[in-house]
Amino acid sequence: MNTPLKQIVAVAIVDDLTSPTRMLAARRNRPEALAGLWEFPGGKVEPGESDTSAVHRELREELGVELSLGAEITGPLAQGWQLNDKAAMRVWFAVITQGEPQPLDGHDQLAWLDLDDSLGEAVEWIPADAPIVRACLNLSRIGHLAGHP
Ligand SMILES: Nc1nc2c([nH]c(=O)n2[C@H]2C[C@H](O)[C@@H](COP(=O)(O)OP(=O)(O)OP(=O)(O)O)O2)c(=O)[nH]1
Repeated sequence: MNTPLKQIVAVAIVDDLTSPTRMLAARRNRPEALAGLWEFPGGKVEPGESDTSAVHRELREELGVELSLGAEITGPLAQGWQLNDKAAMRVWFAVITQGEPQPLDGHDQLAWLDLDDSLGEAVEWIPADAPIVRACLNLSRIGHLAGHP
């Protein structure tokens, strides 16, 4: 029997949902296999928690910020983007409504990256994130970032 994919949720934090120019990436500090690679901050949905509650909780814990969510960066699955044989990730655009992002837990560095052709190469992304990074850039160009999850 197939094991269901674990649900991960994350955000592409941008400076502005209407006219985005930059996106916040976070460098993981664990586990060893992923340490040093960059990602969309987020994490696992806990049992009984909704996907959007989980993303707000994770960002409070990891970066110390409150968010307003914009449009979802929809992937090929209802569960979003398949990351590996165990997990899939839903990702939303978001803006910070409160707090200054800090690498409090799970990361050792944060960086605001330009939303242009350099995005995919600006940092070393987790390889599974490559199609999501491309989708972010494409959607930011056509301006589909606002809207409710
Ligand atoms: N948050 C996040 N996880 C990603 C991305 N790309 C990717 O393959 N992953 C993988 C790495 C992990 O195996 C899994 C997410 O788990 P996690 O370790 O961040 O979740 P968590 O914060 O709830 O975990 P924990 O350390 O508190 O146990 O998804 C990404 O862009 N963002």
